[in-house]
Amino acid sequence: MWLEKISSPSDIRNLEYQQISELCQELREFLVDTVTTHGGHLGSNLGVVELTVALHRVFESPKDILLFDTGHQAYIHKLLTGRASEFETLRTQDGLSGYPKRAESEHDWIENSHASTALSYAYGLAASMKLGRGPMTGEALRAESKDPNRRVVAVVGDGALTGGMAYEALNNIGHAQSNIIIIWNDNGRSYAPTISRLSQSITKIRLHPSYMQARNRLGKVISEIPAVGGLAATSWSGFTAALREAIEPRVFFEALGVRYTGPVDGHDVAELEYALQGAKEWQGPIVVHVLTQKGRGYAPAEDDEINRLHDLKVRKPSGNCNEEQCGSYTETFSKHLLAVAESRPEVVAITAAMPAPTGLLPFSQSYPDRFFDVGIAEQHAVTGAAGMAMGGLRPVVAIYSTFLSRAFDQVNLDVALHRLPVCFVIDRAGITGDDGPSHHGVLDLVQMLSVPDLCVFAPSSLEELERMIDTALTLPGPSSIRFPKTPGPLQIASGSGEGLRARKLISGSGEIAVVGVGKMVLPAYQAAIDLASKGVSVTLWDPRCIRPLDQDLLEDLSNHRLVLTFEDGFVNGGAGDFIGHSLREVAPEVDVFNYGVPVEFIAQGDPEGILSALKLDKNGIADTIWAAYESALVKHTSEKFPPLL
Ligand SMILES: Cc1ncc(C[n+]2csc(CCOP(=O)(O)OP(=O)(O)O)c2C)c(N)n1
Ligand SMILES: CC(=O)[C@@H](O)[C@H](O)COP(=O)(O)O
Ligand SMILES: [Mg+2]
Repeated sequence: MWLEKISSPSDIRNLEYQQISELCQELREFLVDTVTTHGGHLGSNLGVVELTVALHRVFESPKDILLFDTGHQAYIHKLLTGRASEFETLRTQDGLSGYPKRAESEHDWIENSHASTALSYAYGLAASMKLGRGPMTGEALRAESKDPNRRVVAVVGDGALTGGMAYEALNNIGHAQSNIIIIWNDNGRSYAPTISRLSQSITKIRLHPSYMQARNRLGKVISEIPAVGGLAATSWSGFTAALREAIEPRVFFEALGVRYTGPVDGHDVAELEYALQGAKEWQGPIVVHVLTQKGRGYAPAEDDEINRLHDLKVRKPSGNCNEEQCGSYTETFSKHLLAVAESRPEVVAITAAMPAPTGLLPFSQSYPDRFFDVGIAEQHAVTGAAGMAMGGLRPVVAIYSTFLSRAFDQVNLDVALHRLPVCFVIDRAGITGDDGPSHHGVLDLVQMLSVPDLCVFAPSSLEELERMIDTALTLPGPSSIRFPKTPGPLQIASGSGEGLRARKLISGSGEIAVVGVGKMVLPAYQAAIDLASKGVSVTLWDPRCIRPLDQDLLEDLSNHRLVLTFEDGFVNGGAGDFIGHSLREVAPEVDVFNYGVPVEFIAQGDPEGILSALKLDKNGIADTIWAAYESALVKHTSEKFPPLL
């Protein structure tokens, strides 16, 4: 058993290759046991076992800086840096994060799990070293950087390399001849096969036993021969076309000023260390092209179909409604879009490398010509949708709330300024919990409500989602529909709304009105029913469409003394703020209180646990309404006002 003896990477640097092989096997078994029990990213981490071991043997973290793009593949890094004993707390409240986390270890640097950022961080860190910065002060700059031989190493997946930021950074790194080692972890996949000519070109021969044997037979020489050498290799029978394509990556990187070496077998530690040692001695930017297999060593995670579906994560079911009356918003969207598309040939679907997690796989299989996976390129996805709308199509962009932030400018100016009929279906909206701080979808209402002429929907049930998709696809301009990761009720009360109309779910005695937004309608409904049994009668509204706001809703709210709004998103500038602002224009005397996620919020753990802690679950909402009722009673029974209740 090697893992229990490892408290830091130095503990693996003197192991023999046989011992390393035993360690890699142990790491794989440990990964499979813990992730299939507790959840997390399995496929991507199984693919980097040997790579991460080799990295920590050749480089001396944290003197040498190891950056992991997206960070979902840093479990082995965590295990080799002394965190095996805590690994069962992965992705839990106050437990290990599913991504690198600076507070956890001096070996961790990038916490943001949004893809395609590592090369920009590397560019900045390399620039700081070039300036010879002395001992760093402050948590963010914590490491000594006087050592001139200190290296910056960025592990970037083939998927992450399809993101625009990665190309922006590559351009700068090549131009500045930054001292950076790029590890291109090429497993040919994001979730689905990676949308990349670069990755495709090698895919035909990636890890092909004959190719790897033939290449090894030539020793390491051929990988060092510049492009012309690669062409010399085309005389081989059987691999001519493939090899010719296989040198395309070299041509690409070296045209940008980045030295290319590889491809290297990402599961052969000795071969990896040879290539990494060579890169370590290289001055200037160099990319080591490493071929790995996602899910390696665990058949269910190796399975392309499964990988396509997801990075084989075991997700804990969560949500505040019980199984029989609940369902997945994503699945509801997936099925309904398929049904709509049958009679609407102009409807097309776009994803940024997440066809399965956003529910678009069935659409891609039924309408392959009307399905577009653009890679991890949200900005391009949105403006590409704008182009499609200009061309007469009706694009539906399915995207996680947290990733839509990356394309706010494109939503605002490329789509909405032109009033183009693009529908943004925003999944994972609100608190997502165990997937870490950079995955909460708490900004989309703030962002979409600040985009003129964009219709903002928030369904409170699966049935409402279907209605809103139908309405959105008839609107002349842009729209957004946001829903959470957690299951939703099939329906709340009987019936559902129509068009842009709001729904009045409960008529109260006229003093206090509550507005639930999207996911918050169900707990608010439950709270209002509980309070009614205690004699506190409140009016409850489901706005359905936040903007344009239903005037009947606004008029009814203006006839109340107190209005409370609840949303699963940032409060400042959110839906409640928007409703309160609209109300103050017509009824400034009404007291409005908005409840939601505080802007300072950043946490991970069970989504319902977090919502409960923020008093955004049924009991918290009831307590908040009760407290408002009591303070209103005091305030409004003073001499200035007649008794309120
Ligand atoms: C900006 C952004 N968009 C989407 C995602 C969702 N996402 C997480 S991992 C992943 C695939 C990454 O593929 P790759 O970089 O090749 O890494 P691998 O999982 O293959 O190791 C995607 C699309 C993200 N993290 N960031
Ligand atoms: C790392 C990343 O960004 C994605 O893999 C994300 O973790 C998927 O989230 P869901 O599990 O909610 O689909
Ligand atoms: Mg990949």
